[in-house]
Amino acid sequence: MGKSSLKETSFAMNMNSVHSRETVCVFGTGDFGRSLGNKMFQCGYSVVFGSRNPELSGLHPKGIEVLSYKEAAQRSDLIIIAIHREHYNFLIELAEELQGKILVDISNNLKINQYPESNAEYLAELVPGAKIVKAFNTISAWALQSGTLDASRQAFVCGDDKESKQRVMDIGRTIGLTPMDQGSLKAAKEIENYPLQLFPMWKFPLYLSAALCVFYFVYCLLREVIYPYIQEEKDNTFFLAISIPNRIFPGLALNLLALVYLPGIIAAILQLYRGTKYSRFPNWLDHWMLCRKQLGLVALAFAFLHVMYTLVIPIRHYVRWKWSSRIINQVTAERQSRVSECLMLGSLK
Ligand SMILES: NC(=O)C1=CN([C@@H]2O[C@H](COP(=O)(O)OP(=O)(O)OC[C@H]3O[C@@H](n4cnc5c(N)ncnc54)[C@H](OP(=O)(O)O)[C@@H]3O)[C@@H](O)[C@H]2O)C=CC1
Ligand SMILES: [Fe+3]
Repeated sequence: MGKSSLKETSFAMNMNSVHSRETVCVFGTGDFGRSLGNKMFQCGYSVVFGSRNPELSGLHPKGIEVLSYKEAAQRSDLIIIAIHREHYNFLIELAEELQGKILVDISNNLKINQYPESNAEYLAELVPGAKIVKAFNTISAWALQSGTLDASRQAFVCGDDKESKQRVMDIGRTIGLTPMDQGSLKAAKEIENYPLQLFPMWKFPLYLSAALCVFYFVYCLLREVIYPYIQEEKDNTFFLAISIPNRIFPGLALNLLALVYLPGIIAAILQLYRGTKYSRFPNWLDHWMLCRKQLGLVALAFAFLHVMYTLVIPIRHYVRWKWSSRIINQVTAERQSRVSECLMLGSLK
């Protein structure tokens, strides 16, 4: 190891020990406040909780203090507000204690765009003298408690004061998260909507495949059912159940597969055209690239359906063959019995 890297390591360790002595205050001893506070305590921070009933909130590891909100606020210049937005009002009374402090808003809402302004901006309005940072709202209390942060390490952070944001991001890194700077406090609304968006990357692939499915179905319906009926009065409606879907599915699977590869090619052409691979793609291409896995999975689902339908078709043919051979057998048996009857009658005469 070189001298410079040794220096860097010892610098990092010094920084760590600085963080480990830092006192962080957490307002609210609910699920999230408790989980985050305990996690920070495990990672070496000194943690003080603010609570309405400090004497009632037990079950904290030794070394963690639970005080009234006012007392706790005086113990640290960084306060994590682990309280629902609806109960923020009492913070107005603490404006003096919170003056110039970093307030970390971690709250979520129950609905997308539930309020006109984000919770973080609302907090900034209530406590104008504080520096507000939005962070950690996409991390669940359960993940913090159980340590299963693998799937959700990303912690989106935003705020107007760079230094405050940096301190919050340092805390995130120390407790094992991957902080992602999302810019100013204006980004808070978007960050607050993240946990409420169900399968955001699935919307486009599902809508697209539904639209393609309807398009192909109408096309096959016109070509194979309606047109023969008008021209020759042929009734092909039985195609609707198996034949037409089985023609649509492989086509759809191939089209979707093409859509998985196409954005990569467009992106490569764009990079060649721009002469650099370090500029941002247009939003539509970015979104399309991010949906490739989902598009591929939908394509796979259609290919699977095609396999299932293809397996069903021989069974259908077999049933038809079995019925017709039974009828033929019956007819020949009947004819033979008639012939033998006639022969009998002839011999009697
Ligand atoms: N639970 C989770 O997984 C996540 C939660 N969040 C956010 O964290 C915040 C807290 O959530 P969570 O810990 O689950 O909620 P809880 O209901 O478990 O805790 C909320 C805490 O707020 C405090 N509080 C202060 N004033 C009031 C009041 N007037 N009425 C009721 N409680 C009050 C209470 O602490 P005390 O009794 O000590 O005063 C209470 O324990 C919310 O904004 C939520 O959106 C964000 C990400 C994940
Ligand atoms: Fe096929």
